[in-house]
Amino acid sequence: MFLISWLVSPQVLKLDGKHVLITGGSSGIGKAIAKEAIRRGAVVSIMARNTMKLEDAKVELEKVAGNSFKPVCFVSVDVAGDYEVVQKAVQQVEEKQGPVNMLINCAGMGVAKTFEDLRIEEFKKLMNLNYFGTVQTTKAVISKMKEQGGGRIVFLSSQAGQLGLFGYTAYAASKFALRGLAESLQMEMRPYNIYVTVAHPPDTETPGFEEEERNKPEETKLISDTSGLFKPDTVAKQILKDSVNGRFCSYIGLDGWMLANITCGMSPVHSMFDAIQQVLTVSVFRLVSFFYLFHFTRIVSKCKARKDKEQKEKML
Ligand SMILES: NC(=O)C1=CN([C@@H]2O[C@H](COP(=O)(O)OP(=O)(O)OC[C@H]3O[C@@H](n4cnc5c(N)ncnc54)[C@H](OP(=O)(O)O)[C@@H]3O)[C@@H](O)[C@H]2O)C=CC1
Ligand SMILES: CCCCCCCCCCCCCCCC(=O)[C@@H](N)CO
Repeated sequence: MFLISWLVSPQVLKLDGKHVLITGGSSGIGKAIAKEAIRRGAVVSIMARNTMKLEDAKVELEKVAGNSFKPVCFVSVDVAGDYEVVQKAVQQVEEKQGPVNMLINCAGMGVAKTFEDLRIEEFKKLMNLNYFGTVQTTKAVISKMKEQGGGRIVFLSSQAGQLGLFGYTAYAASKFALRGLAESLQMEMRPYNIYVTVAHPPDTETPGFEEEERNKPEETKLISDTSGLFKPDTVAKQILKDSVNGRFCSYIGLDGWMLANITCGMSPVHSMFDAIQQVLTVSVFRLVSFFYLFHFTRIVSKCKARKDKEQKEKML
């Protein structure tokens, strides 16, 4: 029975009238989450750098609400920039829309290149945006959230934050970092009724993904194809649902489900059902993973053989 008290089963957070702040809310997954939050009656604020994109998103989002019109507030800010500026941006939206009840850290980017092709600046840029950008915005909202008696925080990781793969040396590291942050922060925040969710989406059809695809290594494309390409709306709905339910891990699809179980580690458990499922599936999925790893190794060696052949032909 005492085991039950370890389970994380918070009350479902009703979004109606709540203030949801979304970084990266002007595009892709962030914008889709903003729409879904508005449909659920939330008051939404968005943050990103480009003012024009923010203005366009505001117009688009305000149409979603229909008759129950709620103004969408936006601030242009670089979440990876100066911490004081991020703090001021948060203050600005809180003055207009009230304290943040839910923070979704969506501002981020992916770069897929081999370790040798990646420049040191790119490693730093990804860590700065994907990891430190999340740390800064979260730090700027958390004290007020505590005072409010609770809330929700989402970190946008990736399936590449659960396993490392070809082309993602810089990206995967920045997404894995969020998991350590999330587990520690969750342990600190649980007594304050604040629940952290780490979302691990697969490839999702967004402007950011299109950009990333441009010079993505063939290997990365073929390996990522395994878990498919999802629509931002589907991903957004899942993330929001898991966050209001206070789930630690948010995933989508069959591969997502297997990855969530095999990488559960010592993360918080949401229900007895989840606990039993993890205990029973970890070893089975480890076995399954060998087939995936074999498949990935073959992709990499086939691509290398093809490149070697092309190289030889060029020499002739
Ligand atoms: N699409 C995919 O396949 C997947 C994406 N993810 C993750 O989901 C998140 C969202 O991705 P996606 O929707 O594809 O990305 P998009 O590129 O479509 O959108 C990114 C958003 O973040 C904002 N942003 C970028 N840099 C900064 C910054 N320094 N400060 C403030 N805002 C910033 C952008 O606006 P602006 O440029 O104007 O600042 C934009 O609003 C990322 O963290 C990504 O790693 C995870 C798994 C899969
Ligand atoms: C039991 C074992 C199950 C194993 C399943 C393995 C599936 C691997 C697929 C990895 C796909 C990674 C997509 C990253 C998307 C992303 O973050 C970027 N597009 C961001 O821009």
